[in-house]
Amino acid sequence: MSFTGRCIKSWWRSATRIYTQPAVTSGRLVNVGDKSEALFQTRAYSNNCYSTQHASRKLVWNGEEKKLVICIEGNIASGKTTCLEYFSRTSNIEVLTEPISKWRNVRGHNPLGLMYQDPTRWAMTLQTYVQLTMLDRHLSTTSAPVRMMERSIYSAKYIFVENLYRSGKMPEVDFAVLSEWFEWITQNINLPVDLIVYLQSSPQICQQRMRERCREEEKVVPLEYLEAIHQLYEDWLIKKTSFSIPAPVLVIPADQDLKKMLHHYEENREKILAARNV
Ligand SMILES: Nc1ncnc2c1ncn2[C@@H]1O[C@H](COP(=O)(O)OP(=O)(O)O)[C@@H](O)[C@H]1O
Ligand SMILES: Cc1cn([C@H]2C[C@H](O)[C@@H](COP(=O)(O)O)O2)c(=O)[nH]c1=O
Repeated sequence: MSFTGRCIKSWWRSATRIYTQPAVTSGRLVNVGDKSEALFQTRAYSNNCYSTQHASRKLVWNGEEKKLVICIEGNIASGKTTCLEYFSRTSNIEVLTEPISKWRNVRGHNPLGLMYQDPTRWAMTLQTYVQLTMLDRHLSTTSAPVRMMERSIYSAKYIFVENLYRSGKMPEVDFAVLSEWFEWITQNINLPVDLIVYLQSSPQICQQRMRERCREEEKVVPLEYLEAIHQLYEDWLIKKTSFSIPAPVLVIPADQDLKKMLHHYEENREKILAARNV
């Protein structure tokens, strides 16, 4: 039996062990007594609820209405958070920024800072945690019909892990283990994205903004790092030559001043919020 098959089987086993009685999940009564309808719920994500989709055997949301999921992508300091702040003023949009406070402080440790200080030693530690916290973001529940989130589990892997590996800062064994995790997650858990908004900015402008923002950990980040991240984003979302893209892409040039950027966001509002038509 394949690794995937074994995992699903053992997940099923634990699901039926935990849920032999009807359970109330997120305020709804869910009957989980039948193995074929078994629900899986981790302890860590105790507010979330998944069911097994029989055709593809992917874990999917249980009976939730379809939400629109929009991921804002772009280089470091390209203006993603600023864009999200702008849209957060719109009612019915739930905004999820990157869980960077967690990356800077997990039980008193700072994996982001450690990674920038010594990537060969700490990149795996950071990226494992980024992957977990991004997965948590994708799976968190919302009552809003539209969700806008900063980056995604996809860019964490296709851009940042890829860059660390290609630049020789991540050992091959760490890359292999992270890739196995990523493939298992994306093959077995449904993580729908309806639209990617790519804030396309030049590495020089990002460097300028990053310096102005002055995040302590990023003081060591050279222009070449931003150039490498930029190239990976371009290959992925513009040239479409590297990895599969989970959703249509809307490109917004992001080098302009704040006033012009807010104007661009307003111009693109309809397109973004009707993401299925892009
Ligand atoms: N269009 C813009 N022009 C000038 N500065 C900007 C612009 N957009 C954002 N900034 C500033 O640049 C820095 C990085 O922006 P931020 O939105 O945090 O980027 P990201 O979330 O992509 O890292 C912040 O200090 C922000 O105030
Ligand atoms: C997703 C991801 C991010 N990082 C680093 C890159 C930056 O230093 C911060 C994110 O800041 P931004 O202003 O939101 O771009 O985290 C990383 O090292 N690995 C990752 O997968």
